[in-house]
Amino acid sequence: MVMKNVNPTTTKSWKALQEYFDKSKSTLKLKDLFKDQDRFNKYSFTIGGDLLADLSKNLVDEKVLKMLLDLANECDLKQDIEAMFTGEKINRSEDRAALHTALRNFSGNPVYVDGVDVMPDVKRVQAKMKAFSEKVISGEWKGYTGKEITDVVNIGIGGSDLGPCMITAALTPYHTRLKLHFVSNIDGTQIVETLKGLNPETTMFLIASKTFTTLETMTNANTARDWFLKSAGDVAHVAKHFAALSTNAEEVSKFGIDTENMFEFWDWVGGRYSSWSAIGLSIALAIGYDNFEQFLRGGYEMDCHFRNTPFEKNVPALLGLIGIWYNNFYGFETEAILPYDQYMYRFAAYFQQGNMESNGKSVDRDGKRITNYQTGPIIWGEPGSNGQHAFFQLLHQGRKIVPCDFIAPAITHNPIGDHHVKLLSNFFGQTEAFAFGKDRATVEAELAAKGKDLSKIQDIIECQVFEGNRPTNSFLVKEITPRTLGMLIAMYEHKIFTQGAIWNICSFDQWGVEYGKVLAKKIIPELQNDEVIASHDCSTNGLINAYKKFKA
Ligand SMILES: O=P(O)(O)OC[C@H]1O[C@@H](O)[C@@H](O)[C@@H](O)[C@@H]1O
Repeated sequence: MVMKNVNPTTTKSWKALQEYFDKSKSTLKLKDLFKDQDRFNKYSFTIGGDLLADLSKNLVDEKVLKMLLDLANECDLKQDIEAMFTGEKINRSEDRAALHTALRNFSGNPVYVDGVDVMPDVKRVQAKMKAFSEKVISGEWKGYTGKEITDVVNIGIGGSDLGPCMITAALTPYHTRLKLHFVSNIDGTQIVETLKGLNPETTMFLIASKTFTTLETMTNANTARDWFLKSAGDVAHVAKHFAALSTNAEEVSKFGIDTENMFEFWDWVGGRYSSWSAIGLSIALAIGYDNFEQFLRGGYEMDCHFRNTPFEKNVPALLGLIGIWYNNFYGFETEAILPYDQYMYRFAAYFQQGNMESNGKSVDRDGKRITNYQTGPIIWGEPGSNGQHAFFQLLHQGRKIVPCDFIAPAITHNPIGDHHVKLLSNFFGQTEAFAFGKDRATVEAELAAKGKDLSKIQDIIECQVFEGNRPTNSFLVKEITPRTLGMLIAMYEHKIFTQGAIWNICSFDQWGVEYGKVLAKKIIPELQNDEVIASHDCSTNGLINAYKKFKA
């Protein structure tokens, strides 16, 4: 398949969108759009019975939607989607396919990379994960003194940490008897604090690293092994307490982990898309393999929706396109993800990497520097209702507009008192306020009803006005289960894919991060001698030399 690699700004639809934006930016009002009583029905979609995506509170009318859909067609989004699902090497700068969808492919159909079906390997590793996790959970797997494993420490960073950590927390109600811990930071504090409460006889370490060379992970892994061997003594015991999740068998055996205990994945799984692979072993141990499979099935359901649904009803595609409308025409720079579910407290952090590492690029797929349009947004967020008492002030009344995604389950795992009703009433109330605000007449009427003399508080009245017209997406799931969480994650992955395709960038490499890895390695030896350093700019030299003085 020959990809078209279209610069989106050269398309007719982009130009039409720009013209329409210039003409209607001040007149496109949610208040007016909602005069259409059918708007909710037109712009909300239910997927798999349990996930309702309401996109109606967006600054999009039928004309905008039509132009965005034209843009998708002009940029050949459909062809790009097929290229991803069929294993083409769409990650051109690394000459790799991006096939996380194969990890959750339950169609029974083969998926080829370089003419070889990857599905037998995928199924083989999944069977190994199932057998292993069942043994550890049941207690059949014993530590070096014959005791059951009670605690599992996942050591990884970035894509080898954020997903497993977020998903494991989000699915806490499904936990087995095992207690999961996550260590990512090279700051020794994290591993020291984690190991404090653990017993080497009953602790298992999963060393999660695609490359098995990442500085943070290897440093933490070595510290964990030293800690373990201090008690266990014999290196032969490592086999019972260390497993590796990686693509790099050579480095795994150099570290001393038996390849029998290695759960492999492949270069066509991107780090930030790897929770679906062997990197998900911590998830399988946390929730049991059958639940992990439900999680994969949820991802597969979303894949089918994305691949087979016309764009006008295709939720990830629409989310991506509407995001482009905001990012490239309105100039909104950030997006907030706000899960109204405490277990999902790491969800925004997870998609901060998912989105920003994927689409934070300024070179297009032809290797040309992008100069005339924006690419990936800044992603941030916190769970509701906490965020309301922290940063919602700016979201409601600041001069910046931040499109927000609200996510909540209809059914809570913790039905205590009226907490959930109150939580959801905040969700619904906030999205309503963002869209429709509160006008001056309403504020005045409210104050007058309280007996206030309006003539004396003219200066205060305006402070209580909410302009509204601030866009949100609402995602209501029946319940957060392994399956619905899988659906939600895959939905965001495909939104990111849609945007990368239209921006004509490669969403699957991360050269910006690679550079940081090299920089730190160069400086380490300079910190380990007593010489005055002069090899950098004066600020970096100054900092390094001040550090040396402080610690002397
Ligand atoms: O899984 P490993 O290879 O240790 O990489 C961990 C992380 O490293 C970062 O620098 C990024 O490249 C991430 O995408 C990756 O997930």
